[in-house]
Amino acid sequence: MAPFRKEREAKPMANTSLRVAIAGLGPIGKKVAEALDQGIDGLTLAAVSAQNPEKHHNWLGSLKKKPAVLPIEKLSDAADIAIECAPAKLLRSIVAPFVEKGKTAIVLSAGALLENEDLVELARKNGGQIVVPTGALIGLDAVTAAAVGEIHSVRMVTRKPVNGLAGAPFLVENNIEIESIKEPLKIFDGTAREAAKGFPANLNVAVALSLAGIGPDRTRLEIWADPALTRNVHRVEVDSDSARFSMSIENIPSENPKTGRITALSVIALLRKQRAALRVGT
Ligand SMILES: NC(=O)C1=CN([C@@H]2O[C@H](COP(=O)(O)OP(=O)(O)OC[C@H]3O[C@@H](n4cnc5c(N)ncnc54)[C@H](O)[C@@H]3O)[C@@H](O)[C@H]2O)C=CC1
Ligand SMILES: O=C([O-])CC(=O)C(=O)O
Repeated sequence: MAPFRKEREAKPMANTSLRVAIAGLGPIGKKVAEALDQGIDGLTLAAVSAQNPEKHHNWLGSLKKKPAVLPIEKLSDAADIAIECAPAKLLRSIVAPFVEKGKTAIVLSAGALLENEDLVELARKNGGQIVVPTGALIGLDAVTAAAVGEIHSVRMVTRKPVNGLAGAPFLVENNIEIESIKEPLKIFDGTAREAAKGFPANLNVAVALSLAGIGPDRTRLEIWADPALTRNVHRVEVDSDSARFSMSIENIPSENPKTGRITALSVIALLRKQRAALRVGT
């Protein structure tokens, strides 16, 4: 027998469709649901969860194939993969049922993972997986590669328009008023862990970066409110024993001013990789 033939025959592509559930129908959830409804190879949109399903009646009716509409706690009965795109406080209730059944949870509210670290152990024990996509950031492939060696430092500077930051707990607790600023104002200088607490709906990217690299206590972050900006701008600098690199991204906000449009596209790209014959990037 030819030496390579056996291996080729032994590894057919899986042909059962993976059922996907989406928890949260904000700008990210809806965009990803629409892409699944349009068709992604090997995946089907099986179920969605919304705080107020009635509000989404027309949108659900516009889909080619209407998914089941279920409360969060029922999603893991209906799907193999969950996509968490809900407020951070719901992370645990969405992720735990999936990973304890050995299934996959794709997490957008990455900041909330820091207060629910035991979910990673739960996934490990049961053969499940928690996946944090690159989301609104850039270059997590390079950061994870550098982390195989030794990373000396990771610094990130985020600049956002005022409405991308307004209402964050850190600003409220420290009486920092940004609504009437006329010049850029540095509002935070600390670690990714501290940012996750102070800006739970605004800086998931910093936590994703820290999990890819040297962790939430060594990843440094500055946050600026800039009244002249219309985009969410992130600049990252990494120094390691394999490479020094810097990268920046200027995100156009979605209907949610805190969330860059590219975030949903990052999830769609990740879903397309699930059954692709060619995968590019780590
Ligand atoms: N990792 C990353 O790069 C990024 C992460 N994010 C995070 O992703 C998450 C989703 O982002 P967006 O779509 O902009 O948020 P959003 O706040 O606009 O949407 C969340 C949706 O969840 C719904 N929801 C609330 N309670 C619910 C419940 N009990 N059951 C089902 N749905 C419920 C809300 O009604 C809302 O429609 C947020 O936590 C955001 O901070 C956002 C941008 C980048
Ligand atoms: O990290 C986040 O939650 C959102 C963010 O900065 C962006 O979309 O640019």
